[in-house]
Amino acid sequence: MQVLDGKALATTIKGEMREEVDQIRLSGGNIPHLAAVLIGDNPASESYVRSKVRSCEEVGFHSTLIRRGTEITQSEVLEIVEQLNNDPDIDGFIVQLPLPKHIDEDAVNLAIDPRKDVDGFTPVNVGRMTLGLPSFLPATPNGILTMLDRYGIETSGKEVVVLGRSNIVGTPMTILLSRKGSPGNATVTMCHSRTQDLKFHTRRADILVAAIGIPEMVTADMVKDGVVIVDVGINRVEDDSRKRGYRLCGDVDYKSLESKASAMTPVPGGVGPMTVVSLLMNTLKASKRK
Ligand SMILES: Nc1nc2c(c(=O)[nH]1)N[C@@H](CN(C=O)c1ccc(C(=O)N[C@@H](CCC(=O)O)C(=O)O)cc1)CN2
Repeated sequence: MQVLDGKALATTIKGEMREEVDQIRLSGGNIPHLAAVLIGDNPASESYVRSKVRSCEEVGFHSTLIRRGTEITQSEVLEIVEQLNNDPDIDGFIVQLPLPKHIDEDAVNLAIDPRKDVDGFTPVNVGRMTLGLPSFLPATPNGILTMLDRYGIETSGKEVVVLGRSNIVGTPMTILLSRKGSPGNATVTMCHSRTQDLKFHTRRADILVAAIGIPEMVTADMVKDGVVIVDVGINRVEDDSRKRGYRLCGDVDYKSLESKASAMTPVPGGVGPMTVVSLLMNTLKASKRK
């Protein structure tokens, strides 16, 4: 089985980006500047945002972290978004999700200027993506496309099953893999919590993308021999034997699938690092607008 090593690939791509940024600097061009808004104290979000800021440093981007406590109000969040929309030094920004329960995520998303929406979550970018127009693609699906492309995994004419219908992974993944292009041209089935006879669908998959957030839900009996598995899940499962009190696992039972899959992403070190690299790619693109 081939391990689709997102961590190694992300390091390679960051090296390529570093060279491009060095060239931009030498020619006196605009150095990309990403801002990240982190609200509250969700430990996973803190770690993801740290990783985004660190990755900016690695490739030579400028970055700004805006941190606020859970007590922030809706209008204060919208004010931060407005400031970032109007700040000429910022090429693109993200608001880390999930937001605390009292903040309306949709209202925040709608307030983001699509030209700075390097997460690709605003209606303008989602609409443009759906129509096949130039846009910022959402980071996780785009990271998966980059990974399939760089590992030479053919998607054209393949049966792809996407588990999950979230706005940030399942839905855009389904759209992107079924569109004309490469990677793309696949026959895509989207499954979710109301899908009947899930196994019927998953056993037909040449490529299975698992993004349901249920630890190790996909087991060997659910797939056919030679399947390519992309595991988007990053679940923290309590484990007292670990120093930090939990272990990370995906939506796929990696051990039981190792002997059945032809290729699979690990967790950690698979899709996660590619998500961060895609965000950097979008930020570079946004900075070229100037
Ligand atoms: N505004 C956004 N919020 C969220 C997004 C997003 O794309 N934009 N996606 C996810 C979280 N996410 C990025 O923000 C993300 C998830 C995982 C990783 C990652 O590198 N994971 C590591 C493991 C890290 C760990 O130890 O926990 C891995 O898989 O190797 C990066 C980014 C939800 N919110």
